[in-house]
Amino acid sequence: MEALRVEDLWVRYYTASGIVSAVSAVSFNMERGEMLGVVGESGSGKSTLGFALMNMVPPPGRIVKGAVILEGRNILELGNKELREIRGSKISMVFQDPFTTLDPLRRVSDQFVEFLMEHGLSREEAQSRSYELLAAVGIPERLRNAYPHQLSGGQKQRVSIAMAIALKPSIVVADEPTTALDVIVQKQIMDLMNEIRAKHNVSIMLITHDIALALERTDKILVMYGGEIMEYASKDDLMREMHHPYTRALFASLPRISSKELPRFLKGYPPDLRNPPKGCVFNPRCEYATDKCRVEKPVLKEVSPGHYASCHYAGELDASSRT
Ligand SMILES: Nc1ncnc2c1ncn2[C@@H]1O[C@H](COP(=O)(O)OP(=O)(O)OP(=O)(O)O)[C@@H](O)[C@H]1O
Ligand code: NI
Repeated sequence: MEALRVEDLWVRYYTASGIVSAVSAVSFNMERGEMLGVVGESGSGKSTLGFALMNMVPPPGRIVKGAVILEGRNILELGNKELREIRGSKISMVFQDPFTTLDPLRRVSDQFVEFLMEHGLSREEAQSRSYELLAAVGIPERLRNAYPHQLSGGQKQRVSIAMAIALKPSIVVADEPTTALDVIVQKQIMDLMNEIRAKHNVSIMLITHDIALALERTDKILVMYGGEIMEYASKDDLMREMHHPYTRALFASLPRISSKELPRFLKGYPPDLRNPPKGCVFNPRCEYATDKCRVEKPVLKEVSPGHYASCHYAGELDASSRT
């Protein structure tokens, strides 16, 4: 069942030094209960896409075009009141820094209760529901009334996850939720998110620059570069065959324990999105680029069922270069 559909989404930042095309022509959909990984180098537009799904792109950013369809409604067309209702109850967000959600000066339980009351629960309901949720994410009873600074990084992230799922949204956007945590806690938090995904049938968009994490944890992967989708497929299909040179380069940078090969890194830099390259946005760094790539922008095409790539030569690249 479809949980969310994004159609031809464009987001720009209007800065003093120019207009940044942060997300361009992005379309995809999310199924109920799946974990979608959004990967790509720094500045590829991952976080902007996440914010756009909530219609919450921070200024000077603006969604200039597109639709985000959630339960049959385009949330980009809703008024502020309806948006406030939808955020949290239908779609919610977890950030790298839990203080984005948590006020450091107020007790965890007070914040939680207030948040639930804002969404229509009575004080009693809010109290019992918040206790229930904090217990479910593994916060011990003695820490309910703590201040955020009295919690560890992992515990703070557990509280933000509890708040994100409190109103049973169908989509949770998690932007680098474990990046600030050490490896062991990272695993615990990802296990928790996976448990929540399965139990509540919620779709999770996992935004991460950590390709190994995406490979380990997701069902589908969306590869972004220069604000555009380069490739989009189920993880298994992608592992079988990568159609876009950027995807191959990105995944080739993963250290492989089994091989003696040194990891290959992508040469050059991501594009300046105030002035993106003509033709394919990846062409200046692409080892396969032809004159066509320097002039004509490829469109995202379905190379095999459910497997999309935005490359003029998708499906034609030689097998020997496959990673
Ligand atoms: N508030 C802002 N004002 C101006 N430009 C911005 C702003 N936020 C992001 N950008 C620009 O938009 C583009 C996409 O940025 P975004 O943060 O979405 O990328 P990202 O993939 O999440 O990167 P990272 O992995 O570093 O978090 C970049 O070129 C970035 O410089
Ligand atoms: Ni980001």
